[in-house]
Amino acid sequence: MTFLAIDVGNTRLKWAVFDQARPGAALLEHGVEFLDHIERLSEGPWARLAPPRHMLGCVVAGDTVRRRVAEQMELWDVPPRWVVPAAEEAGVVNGYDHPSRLGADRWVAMIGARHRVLAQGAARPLVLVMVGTAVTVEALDASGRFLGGFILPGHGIMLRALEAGTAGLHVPTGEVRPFPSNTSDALTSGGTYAIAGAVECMVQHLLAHCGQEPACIMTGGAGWKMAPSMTRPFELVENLIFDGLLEITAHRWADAPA
Ligand SMILES: Nc1ncnc2c1ncn2[C@@H]1O[C@H](COP(=O)(O)OP(=O)(O)O)[C@@H](O)[C@H]1O
Ligand SMILES: CC(C)(COP(=O)(O)O)[C@@H](O)C(=O)NCCC(=O)O
Ligand SMILES: [K+]
Repeated sequence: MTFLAIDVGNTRLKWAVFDQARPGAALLEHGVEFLDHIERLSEGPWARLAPPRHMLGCVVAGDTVRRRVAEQMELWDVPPRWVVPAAEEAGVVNGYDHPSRLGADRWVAMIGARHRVLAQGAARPLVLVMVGTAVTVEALDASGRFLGGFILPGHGIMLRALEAGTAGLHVPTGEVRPFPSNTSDALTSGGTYAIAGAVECMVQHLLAHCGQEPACIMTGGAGWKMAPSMTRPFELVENLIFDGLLEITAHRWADAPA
């Protein structure tokens, strides 16, 4: 019984095959494609896979991309299934004004992170940072309620916006420095500390709201770039979205009538 998990962000599609659809399942195969290269999947890495029995994914890249992924899956009989954020799932309560308008990747990552915290010990509040094309900073209380979150531009978008809006900021990537003394370092440091500062604000908000030290978890393709510049320790977790997709599937099956 193999399970295919897919995470389609605004820059890259990440996929993984597990031996089972439950937390802790063994990772058998995985890969990444930039969205421009989705059409390579069915004749490339997916061609040599044993047909997966089940699939669950999350997609925030729009309907056209979603259809292009579904086309690649026609290789197998397994129907594409995509997470739609609900009011509650797998023990997490969605505090968004309109739950289904929350990004599916944010919702799935929160579910993965919440169960990771529970597996580590007593229930605690949680700040979850996801550094991808955009950056999201989520807050959950100790009961597993998603209180709300920030959306910020990612590094790439910040730099492109500054380049497009000014005459004098066309420079190569620099280093993160406490006191940047050239344009490249000033831009790279500004973007990095904008994200780190926003995250620190959310930690303060959550501390004030819950009165308890939160667990701090970071994920996403560019998480490793942010990790050294955070104001407090963050656990850097790869594949949090896959963990969330496994949790959701396991909970849905456990809840389904026999
Ligand atoms: N090897 C890499 N290839 C592509 N992007 C990378 C790489 N390493 C880090 N990144 C960064 O990660 C981001 C993509 O992360 P990812 O989590 O896949 O984003 P998304 O989910 O929005 O598609 C890029 O914007 C880039 O800044
Ligand atoms: C915030 C996002 C753009 C993040 O996308 P990503 O960086 O993962 O590609 C995505 O989660 C999204 O489109 N969200 C919908 C709006 C919302 O969450 O409120
Ligand atoms: K993402």
